[in-house]
Amino acid sequence: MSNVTVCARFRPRSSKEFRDHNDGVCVRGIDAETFVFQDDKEDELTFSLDRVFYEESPQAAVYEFLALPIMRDAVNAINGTIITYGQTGAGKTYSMEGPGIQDCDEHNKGLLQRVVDGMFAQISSLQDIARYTVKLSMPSLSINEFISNSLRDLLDLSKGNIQIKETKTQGILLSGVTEVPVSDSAEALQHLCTGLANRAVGETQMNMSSSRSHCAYFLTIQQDSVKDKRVKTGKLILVDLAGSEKADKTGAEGRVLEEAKTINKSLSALGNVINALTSGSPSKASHIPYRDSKLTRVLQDALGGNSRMALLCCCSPSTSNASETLSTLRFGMRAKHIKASPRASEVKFAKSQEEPSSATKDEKCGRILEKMKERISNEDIKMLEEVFIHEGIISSLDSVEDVESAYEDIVSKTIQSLQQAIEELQLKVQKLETENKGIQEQALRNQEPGPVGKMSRFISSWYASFFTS
Ligand SMILES: Nc1ncnc2c1ncn2[C@@H]1O[C@H](COP(=O)(O)OP(=O)(O)OP(=O)(O)O)[C@@H](O)[C@H]1O
Repeated sequence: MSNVTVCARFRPRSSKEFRDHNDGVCVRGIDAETFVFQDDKEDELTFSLDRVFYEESPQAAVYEFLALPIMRDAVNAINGTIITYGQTGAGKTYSMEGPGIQDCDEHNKGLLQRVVDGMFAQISSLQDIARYTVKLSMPSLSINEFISNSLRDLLDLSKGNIQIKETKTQGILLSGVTEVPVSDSAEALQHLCTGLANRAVGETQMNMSSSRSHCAYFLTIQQDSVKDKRVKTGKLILVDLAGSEKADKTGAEGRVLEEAKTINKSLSALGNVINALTSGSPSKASHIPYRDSKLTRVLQDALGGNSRMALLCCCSPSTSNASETLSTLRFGMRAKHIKASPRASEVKFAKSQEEPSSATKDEKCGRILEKMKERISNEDIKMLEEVFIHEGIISSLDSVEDVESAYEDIVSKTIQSLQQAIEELQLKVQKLETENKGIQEQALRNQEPGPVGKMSRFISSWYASFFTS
């Protein structure tokens, strides 16, 4: 099985699809993993994924296969990400939240409520082993021409634009995002409702309650071991992506059309990252364009990093949406080849036993970074910015925080490679010293005279003593 669990979910046909397209269906199920898809030209393609959920598949089945193992791991400090992807109106929000986050019965609950319920149930079964603290945050990448591509805080709308930072030890961080502590499912649900009420909603002809933003739910689960004060943290991210759509098909105009373009652009950036992660030889470190969009930057750790990932490809079964469904499925097939390396988070100790070494190393790097910043000239800065753009590290200089974090990224990588070069040089020096010693010893041995030499040395010393005496 791949590092990424990829499933497809076909929703029931909408009344519009029934009405307009004469019952046409582009998918025929074979079994729980395989189905046959009929494209626009009526060619048949067979797809095999980790699991396929057909229209009658209950929400519980999706949760149990796709999300439960990742939730369990997150409670054990292994980061996980669950993403719903697909065309607008394909069932992403239904899968994530059910028909409504608050007022839905047990049967209809989405992944979000089930993950929260399951997580608190697991935590309560582990009370004797560890004390758990759970925090929730809800950043939303709003696709709105007025708040252009900004990362908003759905739990505190007064926070304008959340900055994305990257640290060596914690990876991607959303600086200043509101993190509310939640102690049970009811409390978490209450905050989720507040956040979702703040989520931007636009309208298109395609789907009257289409969500025009990528929304992420971050659950940070910290465990303090009762026995030995060890602290471990797992991060669980659920992402409900905005839907891709063909503008001509939805009839979107003006602001909604601009939003659709921005959404498609950020989803293409996601596709480009996945393509870069899955193509080329693994030994050749290729450039992954995480910085091309805020979406890919926020998901950087989840994509090919230290995180387990599950992708739910939400699809319409209608022939009228066959081309969109095919592109969703192709995206899923591509994502299956991502190689992630999930591992448990680093263990830290509660303050009294904190290990000083790693903090000191980071502080040292920070000091070096500051010194380098002071010394760098304006001309060098301009040149670096040109290189950043040329190399695709940033797409424009408009985003100050992108440029800043590109500098930090590059400088910290440079420091790392310089440190590595120093270590390599030290090894070389050691080796040369050993070789040198060997050569000197050999030279000494070579100076040792043989029998003829000994005789001539004796004669010359005898001769000298004879004439001087
Ligand atoms: N598995 C399902 N069972 C029953 N109804 C579903 C299912 N999936 C989706 N629906 C219904 O289809 C409609 C569109 O679904 P949803 O809003 O989840 O789409 P979406 O992919 O989130 O769209 P957007 O990207 O535009 O937000 C909704 O009315 C939803 O209730």
